[in-house]
Amino acid sequence: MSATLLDGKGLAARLREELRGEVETFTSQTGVTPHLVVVLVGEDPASQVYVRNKEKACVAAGVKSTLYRLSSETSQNELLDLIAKLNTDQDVHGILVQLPLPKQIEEQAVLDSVSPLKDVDAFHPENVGLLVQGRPRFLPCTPAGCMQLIAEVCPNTSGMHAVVLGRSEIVGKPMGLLLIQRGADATVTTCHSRTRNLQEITRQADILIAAIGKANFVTAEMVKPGAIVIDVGINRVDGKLVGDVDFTPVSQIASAITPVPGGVGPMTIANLLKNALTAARLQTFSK
Ligand SMILES: Nc1nc(=O)c2c([nH]1)NC[C@@H]1CN(c3ccc(C(=O)N[C@@H](CCC(=O)O)C(=O)O)cc3)C=[N+]21
Repeated sequence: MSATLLDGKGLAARLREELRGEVETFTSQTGVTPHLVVVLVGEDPASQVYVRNKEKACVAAGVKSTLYRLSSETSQNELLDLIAKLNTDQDVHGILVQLPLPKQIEEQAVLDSVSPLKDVDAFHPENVGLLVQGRPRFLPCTPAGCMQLIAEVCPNTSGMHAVVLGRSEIVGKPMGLLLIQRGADATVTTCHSRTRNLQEITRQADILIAAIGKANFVTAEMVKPGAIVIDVGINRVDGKLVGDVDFTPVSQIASAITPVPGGVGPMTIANLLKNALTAARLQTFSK
């Protein structure tokens, strides 16, 4: 392996430590403890991992967390009723509805129903709009984590070619937006399942971000020598967690690479905590 290993686990621990201090200051000044509510409907395995790690991280950072576990048979109206209650609950600052939702529930209707001031995932159209316009209220947790990891080895991304694999609302799209923001100033290409000559494009990437959800999809032939490779994938293969990047061969070619686990995942959670504090501030100081 010749690439620098981008240690998300370590960086996330440092960010959480910083955040713990900020939460402590905020709470001692206001008497308010930031409170994040996670709503989990059904039993998606990726979501289970996420929820477990998130609860631990909240406790360590001084953020109160409450988990609502609803059965996989929950109706859309039941879920909307719960969110309506959480929206008006003064004691709740952040609301995260775990995705995916069971098939009887229309995801967009649910995400649209979360108060934009409590939308720590930054999925609400108002928050997406603010991000598009370059004045974000909340930074999308996973893309923000990718930016922080890139900054570890590449503090100046101006003019670099970043190729994003995947166009999801949760990672691919907001990732491209952060990379083209003023200050980051990368040139962005977003690829997806219909992209032609994929390898030709990925081989031009100074920064390659894999967010497709297919184990070992990115092979060494797809990577330009010296590229920074960020692996957003969380796939289970024979009970083991693997990313979207074929790690061993790609790590011989890249200049820096994130591992799975221990890369982007912990950074997502650190940014979620940060957004919980931002939400608590917004709701405390606008009163
Ligand atoms: N509304 C919503 N927002 C999300 O951000 C969201 C979601 N729904 N649904 C599920 C996916 C998945 N996701 C993960 C985040 C962190 C880890 C994580 O902590 N991974 C660690 C631990 C791995 C392990 O312990 O097995 C790691 O990669 O090192 C995993 C998965 C967020 N998601």
